[in-house]
Amino acid sequence: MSDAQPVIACQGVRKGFNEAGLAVNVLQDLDFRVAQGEQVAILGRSGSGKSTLLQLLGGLEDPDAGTIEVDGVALNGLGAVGRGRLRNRALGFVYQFHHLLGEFSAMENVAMPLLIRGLRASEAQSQAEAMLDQVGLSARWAHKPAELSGGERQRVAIARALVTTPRCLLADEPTGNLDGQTAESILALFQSLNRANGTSVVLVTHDLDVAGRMDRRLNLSDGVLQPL
Ligand SMILES: Nc1ncnc2c1ncn2[C@@H]1O[C@H](COP(=O)(O)OP(=O)(O)OP(=O)(O)O)[C@@H](O)[C@H]1O
Repeated sequence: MSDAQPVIACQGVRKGFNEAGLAVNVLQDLDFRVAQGEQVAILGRSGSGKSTLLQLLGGLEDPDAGTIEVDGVALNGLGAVGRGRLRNRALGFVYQFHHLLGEFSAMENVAMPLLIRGLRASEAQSQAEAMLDQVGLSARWAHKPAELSGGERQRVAIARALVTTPRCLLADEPTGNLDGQTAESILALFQSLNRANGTSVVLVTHDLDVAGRMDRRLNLSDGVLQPL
């Protein structure tokens, strides 16, 4: 596996923000590779830059310096349309604040990336329903996000991220809002998709037990990732 092309490859990535005239360097010359099929936990204190790193890996923000490749494609050279295509083809994204579309049902939210891929509506719907079933929400498919609990919304976001069978799942605290049993079933789902399809996982978490389920644990501190 180590010889295969990594699904994520970052080199010399730097990212900072300017707040009220104050420069904050969040990531500094960061090198990071994720092999196909590898599951990696990112830990680190609040404000250390974990969400920023995921945003960069998903091409939602640009680094100030360095290169990021996803599934062998350099993000630097891609515009918004190309990045959208690459995300749809290769990545599943679970954001901290879900970003579900409020006017659509749970099923429609999950079916959306499949419709963008060009699947027929009936096929997208049946795959979305099967994925909602896998996250324990088969009875909630017709509900809109505002009619769901926080943990249910989180599971809809997870179903949306997984429905395309991504090469890599990027997940920001995906089990943060869930009770122990539901969290366990979501982690088991990640692991079964990992075994069945070789889906890589990059998971940001504060939970050492969750991190312990991954192949590798990295701590983000002072802008660099170090093995734990
Ligand atoms: N768009 C932005 N503009 C200005 N500063 C930002 C922006 N995004 C992030 N930051 C700053 O970058 C730092 C890292 O934020 P980030 O959200 O990546 O941390 P985190 O490790 O994910 O934190 P948490 O564990 O609390 O979610 C913080 O100091 C934050 O204030």
